[in-house]
Amino acid sequence: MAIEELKTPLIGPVDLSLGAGSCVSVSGPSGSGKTLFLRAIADLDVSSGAVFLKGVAREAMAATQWRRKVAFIPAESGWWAERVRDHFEETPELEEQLEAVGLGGSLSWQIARLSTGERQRLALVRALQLHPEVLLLDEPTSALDPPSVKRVEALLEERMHAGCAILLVTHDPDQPKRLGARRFKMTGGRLTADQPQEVAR
Ligand SMILES: Nc1ncnc2c1ncn2[C@@H]1O[C@H](COP(=O)(O)OP(=O)(O)OP(=O)(O)O)[C@@H](O)[C@H]1O
Repeated sequence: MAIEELKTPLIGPVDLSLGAGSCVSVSGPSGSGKTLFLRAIADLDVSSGAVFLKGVAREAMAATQWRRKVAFIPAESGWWAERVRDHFEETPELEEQLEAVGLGGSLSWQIARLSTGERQRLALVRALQLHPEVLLLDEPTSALDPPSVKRVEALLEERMHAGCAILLVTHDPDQPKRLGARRFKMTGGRLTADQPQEVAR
């Protein structure tokens, strides 16, 4: 994915390229524009500039098609029916994916009883069912305990091996390294590279 001069009233202009199977992380203070940046890429808010997926401009496809290929997973996911299963297409691989995030057997559970961390993991599996080419993840592991973080990161790595590109907003300082991400930081709506300092010898 290539982002060129992406701009909204509160962020940018941002230029960024994200190769298939690669990960970019965005950190930065609360309120600096990280979520708005992901929303602008997903075309959920009005923006100027250009975004290309495999050379095809965002404007060349319908918004629904773009959001299928470039999936935004918000920090707080939306649910509209009573049971977990109502939100999923019951494909052969679904139970395997639920088990991968530690939620095997959860299809019959009531949405109202889910913990924040369970919702977070289910929202990720729900997005993966659409086989997106780019995942825009807003703090995907913020509510998870360490074993669940490990499971989710393993799932993300597996998706990257399959060619999915990941743009990840995180407050976890070690997560970018674990996922082999190129690090960026957002400050006041501006995105800059945030490479760790080399240790002086
Ligand atoms: N629809 C909106 N209209 C006007 N201002 C908004 C709107 N949505 C968000 N903002 C403001 O834009 C700024 C950036 O918000 P954003 O949600 O992108 O922050 P963030 O970097 O993701 O923060 P956090 O780490 O707390 O999630 C904030 O000051 C927020 O109040």
